[in-house]
Amino acid sequence: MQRPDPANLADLRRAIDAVDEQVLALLNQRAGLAAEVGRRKLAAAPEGPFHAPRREREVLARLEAANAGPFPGPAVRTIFQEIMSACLSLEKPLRVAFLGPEGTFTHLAARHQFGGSSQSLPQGTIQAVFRAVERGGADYGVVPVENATEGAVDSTLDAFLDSPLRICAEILLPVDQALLLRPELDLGAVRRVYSHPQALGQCRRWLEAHLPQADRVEAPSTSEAARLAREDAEGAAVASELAAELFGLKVAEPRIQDLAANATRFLVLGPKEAEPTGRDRTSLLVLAQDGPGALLRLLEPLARRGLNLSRIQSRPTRRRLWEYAFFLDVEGHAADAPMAEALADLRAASASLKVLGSYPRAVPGAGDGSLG
Ligand SMILES: C=C(O[C@@H]1C=C(C(=O)O)C=C[C@H]1O)C(=O)O
Repeated sequence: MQRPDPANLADLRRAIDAVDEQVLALLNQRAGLAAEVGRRKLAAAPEGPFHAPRREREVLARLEAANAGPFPGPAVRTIFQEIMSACLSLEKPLRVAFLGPEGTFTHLAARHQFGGSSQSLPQGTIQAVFRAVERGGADYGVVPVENATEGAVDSTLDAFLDSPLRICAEILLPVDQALLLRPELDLGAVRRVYSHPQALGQCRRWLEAHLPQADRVEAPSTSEAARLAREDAEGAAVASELAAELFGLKVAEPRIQDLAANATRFLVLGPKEAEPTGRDRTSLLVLAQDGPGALLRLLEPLARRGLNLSRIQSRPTRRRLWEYAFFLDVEGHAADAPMAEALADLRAASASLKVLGSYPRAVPGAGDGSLG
């Protein structure tokens, strides 16, 4: 290819077109190879699994490390996750259940983890996400577990009390609320702002400053709010930018939450536990024995081995009056020696202990909840 003249815009764009054609040809070459891998997997085991999370993690890590720029580092991960999701869809699309409807932040987390070519199975409740994976209707499930401003999502913790599912990854995503409008509308014409009460709460100051004339209208989810705004000639919604895309709205103002660093942690439910990576987290569900010092006896085996407890949450078991389950998050993998010893002690000191899963710790911002 001839070197483009940097002073000539048409020349530069012609050069970009030529590069795009090469990228496309290479993508198709890659897709052909992935389809061949798929045929081999099918011959070896018709039921699968086709998804190879560990291989995907290795591909992403290798390419991120190899990137010399100027292409932005985080985009390498996003784009190659999409490429692998699309290649896998030629073998067998992953079925991913999540707390829906489409366009919610949990949908965004699912897309981040599995790419846009996975099959979306939006569910109405957190319980339904668990059931979809338990019954084999979905390969993975994604549920929110805690929000930086609003705290724990109790229904997710409660669902673990009656479920055999394991946690195989976590996703930490910044939650940026946007003000969405019908394309022809401007802020001055808005009379109603729809959203989930939690999202309205997260943007209270911005809404008071910029939309003092509009009523706040509560909706069951941010995506449902976007649908309502689409149907209201004087309506707006507080929701994700993905919801704008899905419901044909424009982003009138991005990032309107009062706390800039708003974030939510999501869990990926799946059939198989992740292998140790050296930067893992283990989630435990413990029933304490009744009596004085019971909680202390649960924490002591962890403290003695210098294992960092990153979270503790208690919930009523709903089996016996005043019986509580403790959810503990501890840094480390259940297969690491200190953790394995601590778990043996914990088992002896508690009425029951369930390891909900060991999985790679997400990197804040990167949302790297890679499956092992
Ligand atoms: C091609 C494969 O199947 C899937 C697609 C991958 C890819 O596109 O690189 C990687 C892992 C699998 O989820 C494979 O297992 O190598």
